[in-house]
Amino acid sequence: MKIALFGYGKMGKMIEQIALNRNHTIVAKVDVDTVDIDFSEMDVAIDFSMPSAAYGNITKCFEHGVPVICGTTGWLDKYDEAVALCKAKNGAFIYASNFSLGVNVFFELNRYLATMMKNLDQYKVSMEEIHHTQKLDEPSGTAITLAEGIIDNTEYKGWKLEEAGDMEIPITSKRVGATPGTHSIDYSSTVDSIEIKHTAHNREGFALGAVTAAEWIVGKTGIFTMKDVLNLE
Ligand SMILES: NC(=O)C1=CN([C@@H]2O[C@H](COP(=O)(O)OP(=O)(O)OC[C@H]3O[C@@H](n4cnc5c(N)ncnc54)[C@H](O)[C@@H]3O)[C@@H](O)[C@H]2O)C=CC1
Ligand SMILES: O=C(O)C1=N[C@H](C(=O)O)C[C@H](O)C1
Repeated sequence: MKIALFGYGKMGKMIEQIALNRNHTIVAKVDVDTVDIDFSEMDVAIDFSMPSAAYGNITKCFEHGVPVICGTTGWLDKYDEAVALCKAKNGAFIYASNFSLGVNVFFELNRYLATMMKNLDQYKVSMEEIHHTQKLDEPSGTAITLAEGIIDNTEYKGWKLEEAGDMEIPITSKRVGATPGTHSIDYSSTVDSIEIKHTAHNREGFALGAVTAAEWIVGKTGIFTMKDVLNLE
């Protein structure tokens, strides 16, 4: 498969390694100063760039009929526009706030736990995410997906960084050293607490998930999620 990388930073480089190990070819490495992009050679594009760059990269790919896997977070105010363009161009698209298998299992666990806690008013939920100090967005895209999983299955109405209102989920974002990504959800009452936690040990899981999604999407048309790719029940 001929893969184009949009964003050749920490994730772009890790994805390149995994893709080469799986016998794919990298036909383009597009970064901030790239001027000419040849879309004709690409079977699929994988975007791990920056919040301010993702939408532009994605829409250029759709204009050229290139399927897109996007892991960049912090640009989702434009997600609906990207989806509309993809549909208009009969393209293919997967956005995931987190491509790792472990986090996608954790997303399901979070939803299930939320359904069990829904009527237990003595427990208050809170969330914490910890990432490296270079991260541009907060809260993390993964934390937002986790919050949405709770909101969909409980009476919580929204989320907020730090000080949250009564029916809002408080999210604490910490930036510590080179932390690849840790997310925990806590339900506390006056007598006990229940906590679930996912810890990424490195970036390999994110990169492998993105390459797996790229392998899966080629030849398909539509808007998909990692649940489709991983066949999670
Ligand atoms: N969904 C997931 O599983 C994961 C998502 N991420 C997200 O991926 C994004 C990238 O993460 P990292 O690689 O750690 O960041 P990074 O800062 O190491 O790399 C980003 C790269 O994008 C480049 N860039 C800037 N403008 C660009 C443009 N217009 N076109 C192409 N490239 C451009 C930068 O020069 C840099 O090389 C972030 O939004 C991060 O939150 C990171 C890890 C996992
Ligand atoms: O910026 C990162 O590094 C990560 N970003 C994603 C997010 O915002 O959730 C995924 C992962 O946690 C690493």
